[in-house]
Amino acid sequence: MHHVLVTEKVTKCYLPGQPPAVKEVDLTLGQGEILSIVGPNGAGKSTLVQMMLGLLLPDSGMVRLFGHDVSKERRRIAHRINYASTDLSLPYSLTVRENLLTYALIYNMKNPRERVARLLSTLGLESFAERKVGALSTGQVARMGIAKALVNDPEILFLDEPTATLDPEVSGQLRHLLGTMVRERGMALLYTSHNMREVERFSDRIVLMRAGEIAAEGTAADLMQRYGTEDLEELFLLLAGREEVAVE
Ligand SMILES: Nc1ncnc2c1ncn2[C@@H]1O[C@H](COP(=O)(O)OP(=O)(O)OP(=O)(O)O)[C@@H](O)[C@H]1O
Repeated sequence: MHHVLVTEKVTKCYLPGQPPAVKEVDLTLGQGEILSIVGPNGAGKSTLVQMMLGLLLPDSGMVRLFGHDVSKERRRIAHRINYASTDLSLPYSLTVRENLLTYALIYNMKNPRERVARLLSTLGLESFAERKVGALSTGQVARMGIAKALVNDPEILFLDEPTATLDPEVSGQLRHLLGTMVRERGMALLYTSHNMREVERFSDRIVLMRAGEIAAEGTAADLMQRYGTEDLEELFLLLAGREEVAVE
């Protein structure tokens, strides 16, 4: 598999004297792969994603996107990736359509108006298109954030808890849409989630983090077999809660 993302022993410590938030993480993401990172609150998932995006510099180690060191060549690769998270703030006084159009123009996309119209339809946002982002519900803002993240047709899409605020129907539609983009365009998708049923069904591979390190990695079936659990939820509780379970 062609790896579009590789991390080599990335480490980040926010405060001197404190244990690192992320410690020597080695990870790969293949073209057309759906990888989910799970772990308890504070395990280091967001810190790792921020370093992958080049928004946070590692203390040591390296993140390569398409073979380039992201901390040195972020500008060169920025147009090939995109990101959405629950705490992303978007210009609140612009409408949904104006927001998306602004991003389409920033990314210098061809036919920006048509592109935005298509995204609005795909994400079920047409009826909110002329509404200001500040007047949307939490779930609608999340959909808008995902539309924004798709505006440049990214080769790697990072989604930090994409479905946390979505109702089950919209979550299902979003997974279907993302799955199609992965299959048809070979997009690589890396996402974090606390929804173990979603992770179990939707990911090609799962990385379970604990205290800044990778505690387990594999397909859902591999992991459940290895640890003798019935489902991923049980595995999560086993690995997240019990220090005596050895980190691989
Ligand atoms: N800006 C910061 N300054 C200091 N410490 C931080 C900062 N951001 C995160 N941390 C700490 O780093 C550790 C990892 O946090 P991080 O947000 O990466 O975890 P997470 O796995 O994404 O958690 P969650 O599931 O709650 O989103 C935590 O102990 C957190 O308190």
